[in-house]
Amino acid sequence: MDPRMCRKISSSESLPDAENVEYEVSNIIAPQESEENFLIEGSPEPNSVSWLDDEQIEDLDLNLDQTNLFFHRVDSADIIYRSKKKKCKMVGKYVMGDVLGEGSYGKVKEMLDSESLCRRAVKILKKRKLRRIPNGEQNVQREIQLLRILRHRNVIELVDVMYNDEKQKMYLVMEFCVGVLQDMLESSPGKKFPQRQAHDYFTQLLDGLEYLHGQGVVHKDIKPGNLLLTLDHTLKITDFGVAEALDMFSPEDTCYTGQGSPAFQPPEIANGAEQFSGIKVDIWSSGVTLYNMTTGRYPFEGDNVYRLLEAIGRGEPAPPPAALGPALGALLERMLKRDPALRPTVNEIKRHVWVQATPPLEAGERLVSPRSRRSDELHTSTVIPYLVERHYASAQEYFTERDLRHELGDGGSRTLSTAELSDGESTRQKRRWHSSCGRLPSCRLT
Ligand SMILES: Nc1ncnc2c1ncn2[C@@H]1O[C@H](COP(=O)(O)OP(=O)(O)OP(=O)(O)O)[C@@H](O)[C@H]1O
Repeated sequence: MDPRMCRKISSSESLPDAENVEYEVSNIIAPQESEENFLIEGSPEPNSVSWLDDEQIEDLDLNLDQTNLFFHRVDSADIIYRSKKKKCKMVGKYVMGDVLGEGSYGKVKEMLDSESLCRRAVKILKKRKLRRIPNGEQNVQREIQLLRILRHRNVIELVDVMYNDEKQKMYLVMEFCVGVLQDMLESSPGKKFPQRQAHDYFTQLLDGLEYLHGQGVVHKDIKPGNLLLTLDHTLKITDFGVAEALDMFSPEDTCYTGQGSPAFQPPEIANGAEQFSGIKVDIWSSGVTLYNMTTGRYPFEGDNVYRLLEAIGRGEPAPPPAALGPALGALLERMLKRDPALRPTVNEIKRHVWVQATPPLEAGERLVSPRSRRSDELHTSTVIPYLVERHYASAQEYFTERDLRHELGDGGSRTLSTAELSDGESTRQKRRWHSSCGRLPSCRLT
């Protein structure tokens, strides 16, 4: 086979915005003998049109890890992008919506509980993928165990756990949130929040942490990327993959493993200490989070992860900018003490003067609003188009008054009486009702 006709896919490559488009590949240049190299399972003849459905696109990331797979070279002119048809899919009692985000463990999608009509988010985990992540299955089991017992306004709620043995998938149903602090910071001027807003989030983080520490749980990966916001700006601590339940019978909070994000790790972990105080790790990471939210910077920076950890392990943090004011500066310095024993507890932080007084919103400052991945300011549910597809599958269901006149047989020339119109309306209602029960009566297309 001519090697110029295909290209190897590396695992870092991905299809453009695979969530919202279907790919129609026409005029595939492929010699007959290479049919087995077609990535699209069940693809018919070369030179035919192939469609990737949801499942196939999802499976692509699995296949990408297999080194011998090839895509046939396709000219971009031969690829037609078109909006993907929303095909309604149910998992248990939940109606699936669009992808909200993706972490290293899997995709997170929006869903609607068809019984309570509550909006939910579901983390979809594939067993095959988990096995390839170091401690993957173990971390997920730990997260489930912890979240099942934790209940606090500022801790994400695990609502349901479902398994599909056939597909080897696990579904973690959680409270729905509209934004991630990290995304909000990235889109805000100077990549920081006004102190007033940072104060609001930080005090909620303290409430959540106080609860966790009181329950003997240390999170060990506090960072803006793990702090979500609900529509009413309630902060939720999420991602308990590396969290740890402390030994209830031990007076100490000793931990032995730290697997959090490097920029938020304290010196004791950066220096490879074999054991350390778990609670003081959370204090340090919360200090870095506050530093980041109010300055747009990090107390330690490095070109790569090794330099970064070296800087954290050896140096002193960059002093907080004077513009932050003495109160916040002093709080940050205390939280970022190299010696864990000198870092304050959550309770002490709560009594700090900066935490006690809400900073004003300065002239020219604007609050940053939660931003969904789709930049939809109204945070419209992505489940709706799927429901429309299911219940109003064809445009023929949407009648205008003019359509109604035609329907009633006068060709639209005569003005209808109110009684006739309301009769027509009730016919239309019946049709909608029928179709919402999944029995679409035959309708005349106008
Ligand atoms: N409860 C939720 N409500 C709404 N969106 C969510 C929710 N949980 C996660 N997301 C979205 O899904 C994305 C991925 O979340 P997830 O927790 O799987 O990974 P992560 O923490 O971003 O990354 P990693 O697991 O690699 O550390 C988040 O960045 C966020 O955009």
